[in-house]
Amino acid sequence: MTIALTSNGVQKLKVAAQPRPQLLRGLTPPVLTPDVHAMRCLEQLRSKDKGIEKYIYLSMLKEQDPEMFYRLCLSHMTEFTPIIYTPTVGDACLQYSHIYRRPEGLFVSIKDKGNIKAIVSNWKQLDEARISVVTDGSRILGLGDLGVNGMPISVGKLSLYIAGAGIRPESTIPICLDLGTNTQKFLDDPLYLGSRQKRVASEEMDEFMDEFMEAMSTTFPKLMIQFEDFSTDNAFRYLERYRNKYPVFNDDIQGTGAVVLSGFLNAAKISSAASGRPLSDHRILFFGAGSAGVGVAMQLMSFFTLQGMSAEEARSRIYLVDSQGLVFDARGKLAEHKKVFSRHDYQGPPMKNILDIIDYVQPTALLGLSTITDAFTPAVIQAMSAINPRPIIFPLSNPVRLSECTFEAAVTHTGGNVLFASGSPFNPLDFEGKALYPGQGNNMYIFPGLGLGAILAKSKSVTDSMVEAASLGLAESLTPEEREMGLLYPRIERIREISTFIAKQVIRAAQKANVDDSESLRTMSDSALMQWIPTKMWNP
Ligand SMILES: NC(=O)C1=CN([C@@H]2O[C@H](COP(=O)(O)OP(=O)(O)OC[C@H]3O[C@@H](n4cnc5c(N)ncnc54)[C@H](O)[C@@H]3O)[C@@H](O)[C@H]2O)C=CC1
Ligand SMILES: CC(=O)C(=O)O
Ligand SMILES: [Mg+2]
Repeated sequence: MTIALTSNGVQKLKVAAQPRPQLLRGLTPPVLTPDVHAMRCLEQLRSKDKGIEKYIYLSMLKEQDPEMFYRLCLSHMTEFTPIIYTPTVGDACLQYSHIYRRPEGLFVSIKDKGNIKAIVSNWKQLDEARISVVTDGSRILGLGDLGVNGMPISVGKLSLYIAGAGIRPESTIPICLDLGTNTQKFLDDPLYLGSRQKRVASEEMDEFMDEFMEAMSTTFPKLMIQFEDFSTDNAFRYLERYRNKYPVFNDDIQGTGAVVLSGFLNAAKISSAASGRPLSDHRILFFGAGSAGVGVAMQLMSFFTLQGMSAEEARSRIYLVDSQGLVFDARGKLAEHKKVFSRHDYQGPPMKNILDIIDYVQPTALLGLSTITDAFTPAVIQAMSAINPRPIIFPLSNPVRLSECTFEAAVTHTGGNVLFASGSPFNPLDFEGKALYPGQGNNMYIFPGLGLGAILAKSKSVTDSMVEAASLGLAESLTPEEREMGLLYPRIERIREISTFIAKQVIRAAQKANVDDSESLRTMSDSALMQWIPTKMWNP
């Protein structure tokens, strides 16, 4: 007999098992059915107390039995994503040189400069490669410069591509570039797995990156590249340098922009219904002005202009705060990426205190991308609540211990009225007898569908319109039940359905922008495309 698992692990008796082929007799235990083994794997996972032990267990499972790993991942998304992704992947990165067991991706080192083509050609499945996540480990989540310890981020993101969008496992290449690290702790660690040197200067890095990108594109002609967790200056620089030459996008700038626009639109509908204030009257305060903060600001500005606002009107809805306080022209020299949102209309002294800034801006939405734990103090949350019947508060920094506030704090100090999304997951809460659900405003909702759409359309580049299509597709994908529950993002269990819809929207946007190379998809109706996309997905 076999035993089927329900999502909570309860067993149900099903049909009699087929006798195993004679060939395998004696090589496996006498009774080993996949369904019972799934229960065994879950039991082993759940017996571990620490997140990092669960992470190590799942890494081993993925290597030894990928089918089982992805089968369980898909049927237990809510349980698995916090382990293979944020927050636990952050611990895995911090400890990577100590928990390392075997290679899971490609390391390309500064020492390979001049010979990169040969190194990347060592990858096992040259023809299959379709998507690579590339990090240089210089800004892993909000944890800083981790050097080659950043590899688990590339691995984790690609596991979500496989689970969430059905990309074939052999089509993925996790890559960590080894360009040194400026974190002394790692340079002093005898177990550190990367080159024991400070990060290379930008000129040398540019030469390395040009050679790397050229080698990738000639070795893997069908490959799309997702840049991940590069420090902010390089994130913007390399996106601009390569986006018109290769199919690339930056997850922290564009993926985050897309996911936050989507959650903001759903939140703004609810907030506007309560305040009577139209979407065009929203004012958004960004606490944190790095790749993620400015990426989201650019996405919101682009959306506002599509709604008919002038660029200046759209820009005026956005206020940035960095470690020096409110970003404004008279403050002095500004990093390039902040300039477009620098306020022309403030001439006073530097404004550093977030409460003073809230008082001045009167924001409808407060978005945290600062890596500063608990920066949204009870007083900050109350200030947002005092000026908005339904304040939008998104503490988006990762991992969870860097979140600008907890869900509980946001609920408590707004009397349950907050419209909330965080970068890492929080548990639902019961507030005065009502169940309240936190949103997870994380780019993991966007990149699987965006990547899948770009791959299927054989897109030559990833345009802003494709990213925006992914964002609006996600915003639209909530079911009436999910809206009724007050959710801002769909339930993660529906990730394949969501990725299908996002991929369809992305394919259409690629066609409109004339960057696609798949004629047959142009003539397919939307409903035919929606049916065809799942047939292209890998299933465990
Ligand atoms: N939810 C999601 O999907 C995503 C979340 N993130 C998270 O966003 C965070 C920031 O990422 P990046 O922008 O790339 O990093 P970053 O280091 O470039 O940016 C941090 C920003 O916060 C500002 N900041 C630092 N201390 C501050 C303070 N005391 N007060 C006000 N501002 C302060 C800095 O000046 C900088 O502008 C990270 O924790 C990252 O994990 C990033 C991408 C996606
Ligand atoms: C989610 C993500 O990409 C980050 O925190 O960097
Ligand atoms: Mg990232």
